[in-house]
Amino acid sequence: MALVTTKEMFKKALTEDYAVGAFNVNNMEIIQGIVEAAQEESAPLILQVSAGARKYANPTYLVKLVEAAIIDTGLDIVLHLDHGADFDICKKCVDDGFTSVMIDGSKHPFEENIKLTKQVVEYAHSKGVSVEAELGKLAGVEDDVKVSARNATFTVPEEAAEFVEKTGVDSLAIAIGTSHGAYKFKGEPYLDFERLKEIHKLIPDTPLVLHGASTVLPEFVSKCNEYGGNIPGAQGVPEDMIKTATKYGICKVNIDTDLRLAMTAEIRKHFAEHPEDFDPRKYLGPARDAIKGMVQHKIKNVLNASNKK
Ligand SMILES: O=C(CO)COP(=O)(O)O
Ligand SMILES: O=C[C@H](O)COP(=O)(O)O
Ligand SMILES: [Zn+2]
Ligand SMILES: [Zn+2]
Repeated sequence: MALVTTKEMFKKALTEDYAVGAFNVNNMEIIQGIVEAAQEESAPLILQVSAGARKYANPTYLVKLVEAAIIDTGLDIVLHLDHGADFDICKKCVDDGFTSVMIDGSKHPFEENIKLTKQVVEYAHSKGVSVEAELGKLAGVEDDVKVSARNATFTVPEEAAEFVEKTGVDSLAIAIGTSHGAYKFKGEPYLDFERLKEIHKLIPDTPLVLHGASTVLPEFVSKCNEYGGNIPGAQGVPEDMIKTATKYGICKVNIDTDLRLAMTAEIRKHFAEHPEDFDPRKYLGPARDAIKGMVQHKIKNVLNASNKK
């Protein structure tokens, strides 16, 4: 049991066609819910921290909580920086004890993204830390737009191959139609699987990462709305599409929104049914269980990662 890099985890996931869940963490209850699920499922696990999470919780606390989770569960866990915007935040995380960092240079022109990613790879690898990079823009594109428009935002397979070759990055986040948050598609959900297959064909040994992979399960949106929420028209990536993606090189599936919805729905329900409660443990306990239930569902029914520890 230890904090580990993504290396061995991805190697196994790539050959056995399942994906490792990468769940965003912001506090103790979220971490506990996730690790309890991974422990029960004997699943590999990535806990990821965004810049916003660092600001909210203070990385010192988060690192210590994850270390405590490892001691408590005996799991191997990757502690990963989600969407590092520049070299400095990646370096800080490497120095803080993270075992994996993402440098997200996707908003920069191709050559600049390569240069920035290479700089992070050199530093991180010198300290034994894994690096994820991103190529392509994570914005939903309408079903009926022309291929030329998709090429402007989605990952171009030949560029992905050149990018990996030139940067030496360990894994690559790609854009095939997913986006962050609870409003991913206006009409029918669409992912560009032909593009994914082409990328995987050109770089078969590179673990690919799917961001914006929450499903936004209608049951949880309805539960939020039923108890006073106002989240109309939310829609995510159907679970079948996530399963398909794991067959074409997707080794890491990023999930945050589904945890937020599960937690919020449970807290809303609790407050609606128990207006007399004001002890945080009364609603954060059930919220932690809701996180656990969601993560267990993902590991077992969507990512096929049970017993892959
Ligand atoms: O990609 C993510 C974190 O990097 C999370 O995506 P969701 O918003 O779909 O959960
Ligand atoms: O990439 C987005 C993740 O859901 C993290 O979100 P955040 O930046 O609000 O912490
Ligand atoms: Zn990005
Ligand atoms: Zn993301």
